[in-house]
This record gives sequence, structure tokens and C-alpha cells, in this order.
Amino acid sequence: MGKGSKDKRDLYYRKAKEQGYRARSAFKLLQLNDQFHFLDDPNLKRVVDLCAAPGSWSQVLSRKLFDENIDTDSEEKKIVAVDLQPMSPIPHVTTLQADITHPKTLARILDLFGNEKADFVCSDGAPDVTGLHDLDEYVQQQLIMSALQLTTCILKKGGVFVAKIFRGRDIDMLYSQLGYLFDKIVCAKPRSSRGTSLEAFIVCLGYNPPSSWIPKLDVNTSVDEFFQGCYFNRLVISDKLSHWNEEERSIAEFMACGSLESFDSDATYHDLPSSIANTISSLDPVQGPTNPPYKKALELKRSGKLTRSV
Ligand SMILES: C[S@@+](CC[C@H](N)C(=O)[O-])C[C@H]1O[C@@H](n2cnc3c(N)ncnc32)[C@H](O)[C@@H]1O
Repeated sequence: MGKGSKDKRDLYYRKAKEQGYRARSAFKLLQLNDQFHFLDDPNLKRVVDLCAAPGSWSQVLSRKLFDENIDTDSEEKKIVAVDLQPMSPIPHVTTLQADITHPKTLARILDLFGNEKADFVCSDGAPDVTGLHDLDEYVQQQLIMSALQLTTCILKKGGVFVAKIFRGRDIDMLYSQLGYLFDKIVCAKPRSSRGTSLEAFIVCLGYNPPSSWIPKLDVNTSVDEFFQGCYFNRLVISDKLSHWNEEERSIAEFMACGSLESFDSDATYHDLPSSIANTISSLDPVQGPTNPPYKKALELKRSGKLTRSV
């Protein structure tokens, strides 16, 4: 594959570089926002981007809050981006290299917000895949739960939470549990997210937990323990079987996002207007990797010290 051929095959990859975004995922958040307008609220002040590296979602947040909404008081606005990996600086974004599952991370974010709650939290988290399908699915679910736990500790009432999910076997359960904490849950699929992938995004609008429920961030808490108190009066598990009550199944509304004119991420465009097709030349990445695992090997190779142990 020649340099630049990905520029032609994946138009979102190309568009990201043209518009100065570090990753094509920027368009997922932009297309979600086109549908739900959560970033167009002029009162948006404190925003958290979980699992943020390399930072294209943070770039979108920075542009929306500071470049487009210049009329509102920028003194009060704050964006905090958290990732295990280091991130190169982004204007108006405070980056934390930290694990979202660790309670100290929550304390650090609250500290940066002066103990005020956040208006919006998003998470595009994905763990490293092992290839063992069941293990990967389990770790992904744990990461979503951690993002949710952290969010419930930091989000203001009425706030919005957006997170990447994979529509696996048990996803209905997550939708119904989220329904206890938010006014509305939508499962959204932006056009820039490949149709062939199970990836989708839950958009949770109007944080509104039961008044007696206490949020907690603890990786050792089981899902049942976490939601304890939410089910009050809504779900009863009984040993005695009474007559069958047909309970409404909780299925999140599904919504495709992104205008029909936007590119389809699964399509190969053979018929780009020649004015575009002929001018496409490869563009350099917007931001090189900060500390890739292969960095040391490259340095050794350049200095002729790379040896292979047999
Ligand atoms: C798909 S990338 C995020 C892309 C980002 N939204 C963007 O637009 O540039 C997923 C990220 O999740 C991060 N991650 C995975 N587990 C994490 C954890 N426990 N704490 C913090 N970050 C985590 C990974 O380091 C990775 O950078």
C-alpha cells in the first residue's frame, strides 16, 4: 500500500488531517453533536474527556467551547482530558496522564474544577485488545462501568454523558440500568463509525439519579452493588412466582447520526470529482505519537545497536 493510499480510501482519515484533527474519531463526536447539540449549549463550562489520547475529541471540545462560543465567559470554562498515555498539549485543555479506574483520578479532576461538578463527560475508551474475544468484551465492559462510575461522581444534575459501547450480548442490561440514572438514553451510530463494527455511542441525557442513591467509584464494586438502591420500586426479584406481569422491555432508541451528504465510512469512493481526486496527495500526520512502544527500538536501530536475540 503506497503512502497516501489510506488518504484516498478512508475519507474521514483524510478529512481529519485536512482539518487539523489528530484522529478521524473527531467526526464521530461532531456528528453526534449535529444530532444532539450537547456542545452547542452556551452554558457549557466544565467538560471531561475520558480516555482522550491522542486528543481529537479534546480538540473538538476546545474548538466548540473556546473558538465558536467566544461570547461566553471563557474564564469559567475548563476542559480536562484524561488518558493512560501522554498527550501533546491542546489549547485550553488540561491533560492528566492517569487511569480512569483509579479513585485519585476523580479527586484530581474535582480539584481542577474547584470541586464544582461537570456539565458534560465523554468517554471514547478502548482497552488494548488481546484477541481473546470473551476477555476483550469483559475488559471493555469494565472500562465502560468505570467511566460511568466516575461520571456519576462528577456530573451535575441534568448533565450529559456520552460513551463508546460495543453492542454485544448484554447491552440491553446496560441501557436499562442507565435508564435509572438518566432521563433519556439513545444508542447512536455516527456515519463516520464503520457500519461493519459493533461500535456505537450511548448518549445519556439529563443526569437524574434517585435522591437516596449514592454514587461510588470503586473497581471492586460489582454492577449489582453499584446500582443498589436504583431499582427501588421498579424491579423486584422474588422466590415466589406470582402471576406473570408483562414488564416493558427497556430498549434504547437507535439513531443514525451525520447528514446523508456526509461520507459513508464503509464506502470506497471511486467517483470523486476529478478536481478532488487529482489533487489528493498524502498529508503528514497532524501530531506524531508522543511515546510509542516502538520508540526505543527505532532509536536502537538508528544507532546500529538493535540486535535480535535468537
Ligand atoms: C480510541 S482511543 C481514544 C481516542 C480519542 N477519543 C481521540 O479522539 O483522540 C482509546 C483510549 O483509551 C485509553 N484508555 C484505555 N483504558 C484507559 C484507562 N483505564 N484510563 C485512561 N485511559 C484509558 C487508551 O490509552 C486510548 O488512548
